[in-house]
Amino acid sequence: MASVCKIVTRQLSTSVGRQGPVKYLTVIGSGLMGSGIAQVAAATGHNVTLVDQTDDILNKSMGNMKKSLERVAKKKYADNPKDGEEFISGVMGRISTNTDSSKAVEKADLVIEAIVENLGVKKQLFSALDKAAPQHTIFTSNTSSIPITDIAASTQRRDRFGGLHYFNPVPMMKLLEVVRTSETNDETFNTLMEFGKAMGKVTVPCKDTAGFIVNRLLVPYMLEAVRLVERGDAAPRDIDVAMKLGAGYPMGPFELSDYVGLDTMKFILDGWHERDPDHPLFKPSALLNKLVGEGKLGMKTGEGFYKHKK
Ligand SMILES: CCCCCCCCCCCCCC(=O)CC(=O)SCCNC(=O)CCNC(=O)[C@H](O)C(C)(C)COP(=O)(O)OP(=O)(O)OC[C@H]1O[C@@H](n2cnc3c(N)ncnc32)[C@H](O)[C@@H]1OP(=O)(O)O
Ligand SMILES: NC(=O)C1=CN([C@@H]2O[C@H](COP(=O)(O)OP(=O)(O)OC[C@H]3O[C@@H](n4cnc5c(N)ncnc54)[C@H](O)[C@@H]3O)[C@@H](O)[C@H]2O)C=CC1
Repeated sequence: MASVCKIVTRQLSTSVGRQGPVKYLTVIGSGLMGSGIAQVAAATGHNVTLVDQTDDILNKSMGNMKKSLERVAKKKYADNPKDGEEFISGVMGRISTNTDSSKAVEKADLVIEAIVENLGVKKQLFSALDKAAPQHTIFTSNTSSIPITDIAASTQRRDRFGGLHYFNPVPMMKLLEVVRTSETNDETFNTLMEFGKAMGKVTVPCKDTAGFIVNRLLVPYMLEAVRLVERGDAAPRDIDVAMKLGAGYPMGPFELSDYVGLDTMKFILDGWHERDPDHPLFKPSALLNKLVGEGKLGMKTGEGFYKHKK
């Protein structure tokens, strides 16, 4: 059963599928998530403009997407490497880059924001985009933990604003949470559900509640893990082994933290603490703060809870 799911996941995430009403997509933020979203959107036939702050960052992201596509092509075109090369160049050819987010949304049907997990920075971005994008453009955020309603408040198009919450790594994870606020209109919500399916994802509708579905359950679990360590009750490595072998998770909570990025984890925790300061589980984590303060952000910097080969 597990292997059948694995095969279906890969087929869904990697093939060129039907294109929904979204023709031009702009993805803002080309880090872990933005590059994954851009890659899978382009692999399913969408024209993507990928935006970040500098050309250096964008070039690095294009390189990462190519490496990921090579992994996909190696399996998908195992018997015909030439077709694999064509697949890769076709997908990469549907992605263009830009460092000017306002210019990059001028033709967009849909914008997916995947920048740093900070409400102020996201609001500043959307307020500027709102003035530059056509009326019909739908805005979405891939936020892990910030209420979509709070981000949408920075625009005049709260009815054309929703959440598209993808999972890391985007080429492999088949779930997409489609978040609708009390103001998201039916047309927007239906377009987002259709777009998610056109990207090969399994879509679940979510209300705009803290953590949506997955993170509502995942954040307390991850936090209990770090509290176990802070109390000296267990070591990260032992907790990871326990959760993999005892609960069947593909990664333990500390491996997953390094994979997600400890800076992003800290943004999430700080945000939940700010919104619910009396909740003991959400109080700042001294261990997480120490690692982030030392620049140990996980796989992206080569060290977090673990050391990684860069
Ligand atoms: C403790 C600190 C407390 C902090 C408090 C704050 C808490 C906040 C927590 C909230 C975090 C929120 C983040 C979020 O919003 C939502 C998320 O995304 S949560 C993360 C969800 N993701 C997972 O849970 C991932 C779990 N891991 C896995 O599924 C697998 O390990 C993984 C698929 C990543 C890798 O598989 P594995 O077998 O381990 O390794 P391989 O390298 O062999 O890969 C297997 C297979 O997959 C292919 N592949 C992997 N990655 C890619 C890629 N990027 N592109 C293309 N292909 C890829 C690879 O080629 C292999 O294929 P084979 O055919 O098997 O060779
Ligand atoms: N890391 C993860 O596993 C997941 C993260 N998310 C969410 O996705 C978002 C992005 O997370 P990651 O990709 O992990 O972060 P990341 O740190 O890898 O990438 C963020 C990118 O945004 C760029 N950026 C920052 N401000 C910008 C601006 N104003 N304009 C253009 N680009 C800007 C940065 O240069 C960086 O390349 C966050 O909201 C996060 O909560 C959601 C699901 C999973």
